[in-house]
Amino acid sequence: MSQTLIPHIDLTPLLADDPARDETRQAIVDAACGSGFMTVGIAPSQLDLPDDIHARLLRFFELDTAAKRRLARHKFEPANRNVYRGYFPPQNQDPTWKEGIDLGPDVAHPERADTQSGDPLRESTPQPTESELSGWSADVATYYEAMESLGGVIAGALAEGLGMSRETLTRPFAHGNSTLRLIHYPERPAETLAAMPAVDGSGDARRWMVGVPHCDNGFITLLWQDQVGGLQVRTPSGDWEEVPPREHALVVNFGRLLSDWSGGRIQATEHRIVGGTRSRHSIPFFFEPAVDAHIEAPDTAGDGGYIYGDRLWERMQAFVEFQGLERAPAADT
Ligand SMILES: O=C(O)CCC(=O)C(=O)O
Ligand SMILES: [Fe+2]
Repeated sequence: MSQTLIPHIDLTPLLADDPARDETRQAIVDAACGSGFMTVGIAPSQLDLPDDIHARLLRFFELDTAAKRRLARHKFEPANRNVYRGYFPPQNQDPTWKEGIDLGPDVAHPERADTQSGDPLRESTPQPTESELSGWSADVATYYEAMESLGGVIAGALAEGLGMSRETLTRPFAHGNSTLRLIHYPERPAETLAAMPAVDGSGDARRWMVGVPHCDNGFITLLWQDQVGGLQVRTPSGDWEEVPPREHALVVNFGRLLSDWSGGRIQATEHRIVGGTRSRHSIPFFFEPAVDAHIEAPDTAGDGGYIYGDRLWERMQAFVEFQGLERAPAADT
């Protein structure tokens, strides 16, 4: 299968406001409206981040089980109050096999945590203490802010490329409620693999499903993956094409709410993760509007639009990790 379905685009002209920026913007729009997936070339230093920033964030997985459990969501640790943010352990539930932590905007903007409304979408993020992981919270804050600003650049480029003002698409992200997720797909026990069909490769190169096929829900996903590989994208013919790991690059794809917003022009493309025999890490950043942002799709002006958090919550119920959660009515802000 040709790799051209997932183009690689150097972001430098866009960030530097170089004359080639129009071409870069068009390439982003073409990819968004084509396969819905691209890799973008961007070095951490271009976002004022240290080169080893991803390794620093992944120190989270060095915490012992008890420390991670203290940060676990209510579903996994009933004594804890947090339901939307926090740690999720591997669940030996066929076929997903991953652990991770979901970090909200308060990690970079403490004032965005809202403990009054009881709305899980706005709850504060449980974090390890400074003595458990020294310097980690500061790295998380720096990375979160860098991804927010990159998300803004890409959203602005998409808006302009689709013929609308930058503000149409960037305004809902002021006071946004993005999620930074750190993921570890551990090696899966051999006896579990023996009991499951491999979905890719043959012989020693066989790989199993570790992340089920899905479309992202929200707006724009900015994903770092390590060099192990295993992220695959559904092609129009129904095959799976691998997104090759690259140094100094992020994978960019789009969620269903942005696809709807664009009247179906931007594609929310299905993807899955295969592996099982090698530990793998990835760091998606789900760039999302404010919980109370009023989203008005450009082509349907006048139909009233919707409140982002309400629509997100509805859509989240399709994801097994969020089923059965109650959402107290949000304060009317
Ligand atoms: O691990 C990956 O490469 C992708 C993860 C993903 O698709 C997701 O968390 O939505
Ligand atoms: Fe995804």
